[in-house]
Amino acid sequence: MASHFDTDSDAALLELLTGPRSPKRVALPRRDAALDPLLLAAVAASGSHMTRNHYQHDFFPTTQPLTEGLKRSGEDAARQDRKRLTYVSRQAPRRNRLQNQSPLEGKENDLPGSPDPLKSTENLPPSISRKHQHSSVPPAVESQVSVPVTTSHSVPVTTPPVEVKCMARTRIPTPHGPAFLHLYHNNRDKKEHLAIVIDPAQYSDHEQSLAPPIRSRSLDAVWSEDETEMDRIVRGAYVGKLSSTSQRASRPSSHQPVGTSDSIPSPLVRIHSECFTGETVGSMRCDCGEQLDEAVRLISQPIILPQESPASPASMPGRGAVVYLRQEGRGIGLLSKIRAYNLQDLGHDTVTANLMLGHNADERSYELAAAILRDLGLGSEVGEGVKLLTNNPDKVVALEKEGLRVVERVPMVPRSWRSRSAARNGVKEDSEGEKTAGVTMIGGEAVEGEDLDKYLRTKVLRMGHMLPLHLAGTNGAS
Ligand SMILES: Nc1nc2c(ncn2[C@@H]2O[C@H](COP(=O)(O)OP(=O)(O)OP(=O)(O)O)[C@@H](O)[C@H]2O)c(=O)[nH]1
Repeated sequence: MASHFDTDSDAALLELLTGPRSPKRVALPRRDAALDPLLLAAVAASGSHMTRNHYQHDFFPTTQPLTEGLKRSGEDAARQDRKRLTYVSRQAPRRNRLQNQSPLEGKENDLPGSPDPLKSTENLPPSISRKHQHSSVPPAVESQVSVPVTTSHSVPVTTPPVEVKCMARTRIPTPHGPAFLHLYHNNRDKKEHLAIVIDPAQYSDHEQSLAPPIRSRSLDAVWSEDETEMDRIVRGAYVGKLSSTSQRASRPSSHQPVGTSDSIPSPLVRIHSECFTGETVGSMRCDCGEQLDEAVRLISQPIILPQESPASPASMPGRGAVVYLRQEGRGIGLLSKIRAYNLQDLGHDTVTANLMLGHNADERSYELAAAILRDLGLGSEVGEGVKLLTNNPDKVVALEKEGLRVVERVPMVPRSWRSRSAARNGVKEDSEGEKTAGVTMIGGEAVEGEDLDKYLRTKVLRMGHMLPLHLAGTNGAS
């Protein structure tokens, strides 16, 4: 059979179709942009929401290593100089940024008004190594960072007086007895802070209380002329126990704060800060879940009354409140707290871990707590003083600064310390009712663990918490 490729032209055509392409590629020198355009765009687009964790700190020196080709060319000494560029942050120090922050903005991790919530995935951890480990940046460079940022927040913001409003209230049965949960809005942040009010006398339609009911004035107020009785009841402005047969809306004037007779002990109050890990996950890195539970338990205990006459009652139902503030991680937010835990696993304590992340040891504030207590008629000039359940001296000082009357500080001894100390003294600890062993959450019992010991010890030794370490049973050597 005759070949179809017997002519030169056929062979040339075949070569054209199947042979190596021509013209042959000329290797062009690599275009190595001085700065990554994507990084540039990110920085240019950055607004007030950009944090130290974003690109700005990691911008210099260049993120791209100089290629061998570039080095060989030797054509551009200036490019080589990029290697020597020092670390320059475009952010003011954190304390300046916090001062200039609008009060309505939350913590930096909240990314307020961020057009893209997923931006938070770019919220990379700051380079710990730079500051605290094998630093490649000399400390002097770090002190250059105080370049003020020109943002809309540079204008000092005048903070309006704090205002809170109880938006809703409902009955919550707890292992320790009934409570009323109050949800508050405020003009300082966008968070829903809470108050757990324990006042079972109020819960009963019949019980005659010796002390004024603990009620929210903003909840009991009339919100609008159009408001119906049912509107009020649904938002929690009712008296007694709500049921299908009992529906009595409260009246605004009925519960102004009043003082009590000296024979009635002041109510117990705790200001508690949110701890997702301790209260929801049951983390044994801290005692927060236990403290919340213990506070509700202690407040719910019947109050023993001084026996003024044989006819006077020996006790009255426990009463008080836990103000639950959404200041996770002592105010640094859950994201930073999770990072702090990893630093703690590397051997740092809770205070140092916060500092390494650029936070203060404690970033909480208590104005909102004071406003909520005032709304509940607790601790204010005209109302009752409060007994504050805490080991933290800062809380007492902060509330007093807000004009609240703290008549006594009641310590919170960790359950594990109590049971250890009881065991040492050969005393059988009161089991405080049936509880599930091994959890730190609501209804839990004393738990022990190395992390918890370390945390409690740091609270005493580094944060000034007022607890005698010998109770830990380790002479502080845990
Ligand atoms: N940053 C950080 N926060 C933590 C850590 N462990 C617990 N927290 C937070 O600490 C807050 C509770 O504060 P504590 O210092 O335990 O106690 P306190 O409220 O100051 O003092 P007390 O009234 O005596 O309980 C909660 O917001 C927890 O989320 C931690 O390791 N790091």
